[in-house]
Amino acid sequence: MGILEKISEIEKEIARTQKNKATEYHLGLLKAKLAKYRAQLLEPSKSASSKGEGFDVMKSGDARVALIGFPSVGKSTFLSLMTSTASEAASYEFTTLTCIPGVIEYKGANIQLLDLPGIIEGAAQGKGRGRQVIAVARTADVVIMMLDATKGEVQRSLLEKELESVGIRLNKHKPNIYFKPKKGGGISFNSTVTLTQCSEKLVQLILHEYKIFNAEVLFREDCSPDEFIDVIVGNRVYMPCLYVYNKIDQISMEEVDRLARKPNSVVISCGMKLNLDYLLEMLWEYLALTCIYTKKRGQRPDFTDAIILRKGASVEHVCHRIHRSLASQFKYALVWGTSTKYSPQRVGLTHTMEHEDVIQIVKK
Ligand SMILES: Nc1nc2c(ncn2[C@@H]2O[C@H](COP(=O)(O)OP(=O)(O)OP(=O)(O)O)[C@@H](O)[C@H]2O)c(=O)[nH]1
Ligand SMILES: [K+]
Ligand SMILES: [Mg+2]
Repeated sequence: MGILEKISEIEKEIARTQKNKATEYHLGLLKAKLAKYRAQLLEPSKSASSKGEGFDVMKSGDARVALIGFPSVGKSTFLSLMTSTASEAASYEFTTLTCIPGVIEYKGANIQLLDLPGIIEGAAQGKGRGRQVIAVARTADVVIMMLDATKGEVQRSLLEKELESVGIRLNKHKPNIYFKPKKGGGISFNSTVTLTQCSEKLVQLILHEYKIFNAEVLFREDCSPDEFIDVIVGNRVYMPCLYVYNKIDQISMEEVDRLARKPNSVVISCGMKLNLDYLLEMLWEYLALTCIYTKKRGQRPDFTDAIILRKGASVEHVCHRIHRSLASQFKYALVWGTSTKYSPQRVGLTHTMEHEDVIQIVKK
């Protein structure tokens, strides 16, 4: 039996197995097997696609956003609207055949937006340019999944499945499980919370399926067997995803309203330029970037040139951006903005900066 057949056999078995306490172990085992075969499926061709005509586009700017979607949902139209790059748009499918980068300038940040070929069901197994498209998606900070508002929900779940199958986890955080393979000592299992989806026995079964007989496992969260498998396999990408429903000029107000209320979703019309500003705001939020302005002593802050950092960045990160050796000469900093109680406030290297703070660094 080929791997594809094995996979479909297991998927069928999972589908026809009722989910209850008695089948818990069986299902967990099936899922572990499934993940293993999928990984095998990816390995050989992964190297082939990186050798071939990949979409090696240079990372540039402060963040990268990939446009993923079925053909003709309006990805290229969107890129041409939001950036100064023109990407050919047409009413036939697979107009775009390669990766086309553009830049969105927003709040002082340069956000690289990547237009990509449309992908279809089976993309992860190499249909069309699917594999290359998905490889690019993995490198992004945020994925925009563009959907045609006139088409059903099936496109969304198909694409989610494609991305899932190559280890991309959308709008999920990394499972809070400590896992460390060991040389000996068997499997030590602990949890700090009550587990409702996994048990010590199931965890052992799954580990044995991966030929792991010695390891330390600590659940700090009530994770599912799938999440545990993700931790063992590793190499997963946890990525924010915005679902963007385009072409709302073609549907009823009721339908627009229904789509707009879905989680992580934004409705737009590229054709009529509707709601694009809101989409940018949401994108900015999902990117979670922080802009910091610097100020020299006795001078006004320089609002023309922001330092763009990830959310949660500290004063030390700011120092590194200004000059490599600045942190070692650092005495203290004065910060104005929402991260401090008073403005200015004297802070140290570990202080966490917030968006649009102003900082003045005082050297030793
Ligand atoms: N009615 C309507 N049509 C749109 C809208 N946005 C894009 N289109 C049309 O949809 C068609 C496909 O647009 P593209 O931008 O080529 O779509 P794409 O997703 O890049 O397609 P591929 O590159 O083939 O995957 C074109 O005819 C666009 O004019 C919209 O908001 N409303
Ligand atoms: K098209
Ligand atoms: Mg296109």
